[in-house]
Amino acid sequence: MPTVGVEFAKVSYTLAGGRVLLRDISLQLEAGTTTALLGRSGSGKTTLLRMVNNLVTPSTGEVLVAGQQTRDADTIALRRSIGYVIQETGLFPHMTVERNAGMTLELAGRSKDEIATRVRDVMSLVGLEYEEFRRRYPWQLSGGQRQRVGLARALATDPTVLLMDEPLGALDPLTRAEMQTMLRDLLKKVGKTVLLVTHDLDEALYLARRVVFLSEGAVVADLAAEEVLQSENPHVKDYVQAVHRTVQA
Ligand SMILES: Nc1ncnc2c1ncn2[C@@H]1O[C@H](COP(=O)(O)OP(=O)(O)OP(=O)(O)O)[C@@H](O)[C@H]1O
Repeated sequence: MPTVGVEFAKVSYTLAGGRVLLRDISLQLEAGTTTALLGRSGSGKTTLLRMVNNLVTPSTGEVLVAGQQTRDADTIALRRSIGYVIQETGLFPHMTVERNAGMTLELAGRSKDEIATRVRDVMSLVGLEYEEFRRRYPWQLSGGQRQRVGLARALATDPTVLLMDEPLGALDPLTRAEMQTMLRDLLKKVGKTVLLVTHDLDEALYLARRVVFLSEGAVVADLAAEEVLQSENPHVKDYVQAVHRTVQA
């Protein structure tokens, strides 16, 4: 039996006013593999992802990370075991690349030497040359480079889980393709349990082993990546056709 890295067990989420954002979601994410979450805007992808690091608490059901219920977990320790990458990067503008990338280690009280060594390693992992970039500020970087720093920061504590919410959403197609290549190699190397929210079907198929489609807060398809393009599931077909339609004269 493969090890389960993250589990959603009958998870629902209802807002105070009664609006249901997630309905009875059960998924087991195999440790060391990448799962992509797809679905139209507002389908609940980000809400589901944020349950993993306790930014959102399920109304019913449980989320388990490495077999531990997140509800009872020490949130700080839990978040240290989970890397989190978002489209806006969340880098501190007044801090250098080195400090940004090492922030989680600094918060964990690691020594300066230890932080410098680790930051050098994770920067190299994401394709940033340490001496060239370490003293720069976020505004002195391109969007792709900023995203690399965000990824380096997420990897610095060597988390077992990596949450990525539209990490490449703000990048031009060429930079995005470069980043996808880098990410694919990196994910193969590091063996994390990854949950990736994306709107880009090709990106999902390139990076993920499994693709889960959400619609109105429910799972409507759960497929191996290689099954997606041939799927007869109407939700999946709609998505594939929307992406791959040809321009009619
Ligand atoms: N705390 C909240 N209070 C009110 N509405 C919320 C809250 N959190 C999320 N929503 C709403 O719930 C729905 C699902 O949001 P969510 O961000 O999970 O969707 P998504 O699939 O990630 O969308 P996108 O692809 O646009 O990022 C949206 O309609 C959003 O406005």
